[in-house]
Amino acid sequence: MLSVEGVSVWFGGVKALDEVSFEVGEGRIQGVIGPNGAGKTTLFDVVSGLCRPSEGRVSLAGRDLTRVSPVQRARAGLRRTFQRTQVFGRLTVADNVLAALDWHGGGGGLAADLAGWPGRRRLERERRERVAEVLELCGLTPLRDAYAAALPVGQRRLVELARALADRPRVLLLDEPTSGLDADQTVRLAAAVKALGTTVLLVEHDMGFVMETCDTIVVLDLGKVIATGPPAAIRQDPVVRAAYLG
Ligand SMILES: Nc1ncnc2c1ncn2[C@@H]1O[C@H](COP(=O)(O)OP(=O)(O)OP(=O)(O)O)[C@@H](O)[C@H]1O
Repeated sequence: MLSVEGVSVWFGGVKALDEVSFEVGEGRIQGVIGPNGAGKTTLFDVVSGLCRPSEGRVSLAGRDLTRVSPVQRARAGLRRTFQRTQVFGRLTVADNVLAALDWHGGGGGLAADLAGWPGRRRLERERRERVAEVLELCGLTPLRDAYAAALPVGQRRLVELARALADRPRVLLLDEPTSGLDADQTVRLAAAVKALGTTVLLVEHDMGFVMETCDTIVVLDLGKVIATGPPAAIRQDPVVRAAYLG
């Protein structure tokens, strides 16, 4: 589904990524871990389109996205959350999700609005149903009418996840999703991510979360992939242990 092939990134004399390759299968959750400076953020920036690689390519379901802008990547179904939550504080939780749904318009202009054209009403109903579904998935139904600004960071992060999910992305990129969360919220988030059924690539420092949530893990060190595999194998890999212990 998501494929990264031979990606290298140079920053001046620093090779931040060195021929990184991996594939995330449809519906799979893949984690990216590695010590500080390993290249995780750079990799995320390459996949989401904020950084153009010096070499290599990124493709989604066979379509080459390497030279495609972040906005076009989002249209192609690649959605990203950021370490700093980006929600609308003055909107309720439900309206935050509603605002994230792609509004293609109902056709017919103002006259149709006034007449409540049936097609438009149907679209509106579908949008509201989707909001309810996504809120339920993220455990936000009890908070649907709360203003996002009033929520603690953990819940805001769930709102951000709900917004990213709203129009059914093909691939979700989660950048440090547990940062600022307490232990209970982290467990809640792990359950929500696993329940999605969406292809996910996530960068995360919390090893417990990564081991619990991911189907496969890619380990980076000094810009290179030093291991790829399921959590149990990664946990025991001597090369990975050596990289972390320095
Ligand atoms: N804009 C930049 N200009 C120059 N060097 C950079 C730039 N961004 C990152 N680097 C360097 O590239 C390497 C990889 O950095 P990156 O931030 O991707 O690592 P990381 O794994 O995300 O680290 P951390 O866990 O600390 O966030 C580091 O050596 C870093 O100093």
